[in-house]
Amino acid sequence: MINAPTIILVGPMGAGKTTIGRLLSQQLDREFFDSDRVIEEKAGADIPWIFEKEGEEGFRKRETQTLQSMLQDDQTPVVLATGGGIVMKEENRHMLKQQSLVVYLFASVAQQLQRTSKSNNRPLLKQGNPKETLNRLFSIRDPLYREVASVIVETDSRHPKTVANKVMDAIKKHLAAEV
Ligand SMILES: Nc1ncnc2c1ncn2[C@@H]1O[C@H](COP(=O)(O)OP(=O)(O)O)[C@@H](O)[C@H]1O
Ligand SMILES: O=C(O)C1=C[C@@H](OP(=O)(O)O)[C@@H](O)[C@H](O)C1
Ligand SMILES: [Mg+2]
Repeated sequence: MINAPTIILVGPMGAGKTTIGRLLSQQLDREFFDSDRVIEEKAGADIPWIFEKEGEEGFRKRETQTLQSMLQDDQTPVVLATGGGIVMKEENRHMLKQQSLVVYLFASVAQQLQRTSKSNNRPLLKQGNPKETLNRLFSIRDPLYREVASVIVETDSRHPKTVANKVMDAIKKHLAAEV
């Protein structure tokens, strides 16, 4: 067991935020939330529908509202997987840095591409060439993930359980260094 605040996973599409977040929550006996799923439940619609009807801007508004509600002071610590674009808005980055332990799940573009190749619910990958999109997003977002991250964990060619164990080790090391 570890005495840590809400653990938030950030990183690109296909890094494993949703998958690893669920494993971590089981290991830590904490509730797991995925901001994309919370958004969809609240909207009563899936992400492609939100992008189509409200545009990316509408989705980002919902994303910030969801982050705000998940990080309210009185929340018991949970595990929260975010969507890949959570770091785009400065107000989101400010919230992430304020009160939580942020884990950047790093994945190469090649690995992102491989893991999202069968995906149908990522609208940004339906616009143009997915590899070009992921490369463009990586160059914009990698520095932003690093800006908010408490720890960075490599995910390429690692089994999900191995990644979860590496995340736990990195969190323990980070907390020990803070003492
Ligand atoms: N470490 C891993 N090794 C192999 N497949 C993975 C790994 N992490 C995630 N995946 C797979 O990649 C896809 C995307 O994972 P997901 O958790 O949805 O990523 P994200 O939430 O970061 O977009 C899923 O099919 C998932 O099963
Ligand atoms: O990178 C992004 O901008 C997005 C990533 C998605 O989440 P995952 O990172 O879990 O795929 C989802 O929030 C939406 O499609 C936008
Ligand atoms: Mg996800």
